[in-house]
Amino acid sequence: MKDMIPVDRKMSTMQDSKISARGVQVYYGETHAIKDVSVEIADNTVTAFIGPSGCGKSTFLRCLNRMNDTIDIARVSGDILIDGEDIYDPRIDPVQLRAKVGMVFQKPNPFPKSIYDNVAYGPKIHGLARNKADLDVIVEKSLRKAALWEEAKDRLDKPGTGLSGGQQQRLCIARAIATAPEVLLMDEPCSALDPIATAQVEELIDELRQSYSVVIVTHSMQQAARVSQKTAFFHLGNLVEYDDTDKIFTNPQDPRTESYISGRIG
Ligand SMILES: Nc1ncnc2c1ncn2[C@@H]1O[C@H](COP(=O)(O)OP(=O)(O)OP(=O)(O)O)[C@@H](O)[C@H]1O
Repeated sequence: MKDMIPVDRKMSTMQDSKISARGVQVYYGETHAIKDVSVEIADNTVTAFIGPSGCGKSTFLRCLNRMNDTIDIARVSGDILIDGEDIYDPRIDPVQLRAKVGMVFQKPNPFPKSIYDNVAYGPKIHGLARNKADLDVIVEKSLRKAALWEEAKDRLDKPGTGLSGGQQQRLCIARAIATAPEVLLMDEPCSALDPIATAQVEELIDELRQSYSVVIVTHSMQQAARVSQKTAFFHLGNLVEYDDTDKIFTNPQDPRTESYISGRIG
């Protein structure tokens, strides 16, 4: 069937962006944290957000699954479309949206439940499993995708909080992918991990790209260079430059990007 798609259609499908942000502004009270940001984020790609502390990386990331809705003083305007659908449309249920746009945080934050229940919780509340057998399949698949199955399969009924930091972060990744998301947002997912656990999570991020659009905030330029294909450099709430990661790190066009990657600002 694939071969019957005309070549020009294939091209346009490949170039289509998963997330399209246009003229996004975010204010926290009087603080203008994101200033007129427009960006197209591709599917099956890891996109890194980099920039000095306070430049708005996390704020913009949180716009992509409406996590800023949970902050009283935050006001978001502009358009954000995922697969062409406006995620700020009043008819969109933010809880459903967050199942489709999963998030992994800086500090591993497993629920105080068993490893099994951490992963099964999302599919249960979103009605993705008809019975226990379905749920078992989802839990195993998610833990396998998160490269945690071998380490966890004999202790599924043990608390998630009893795992090591790196294992806990992979459990949080398994929990995020258990609801069959299409986009995975990661806010400095390795900052609390040691170098070995960091390497494991980075390897995993590269694999996750096969199935998802992954957006990662990182303070580490080395990490951005290792894991991402696209990089967005933010500065003082502006998206200064967005390009192929190789280009950002070897031939940036804006002097601010150049200063940041050479360590002169930040
Ligand atoms: N909940 C909040 N309430 C008020 N102001 C906030 C809030 N979160 C962020 N800000 C402000 O918005 C701006 C952008 O912050 P944000 O955390 O998005 O930056 P960042 O680039 O992710 O920083 P870091 O790298 O230090 O995590 C900063 O001026 C920050 O003080």
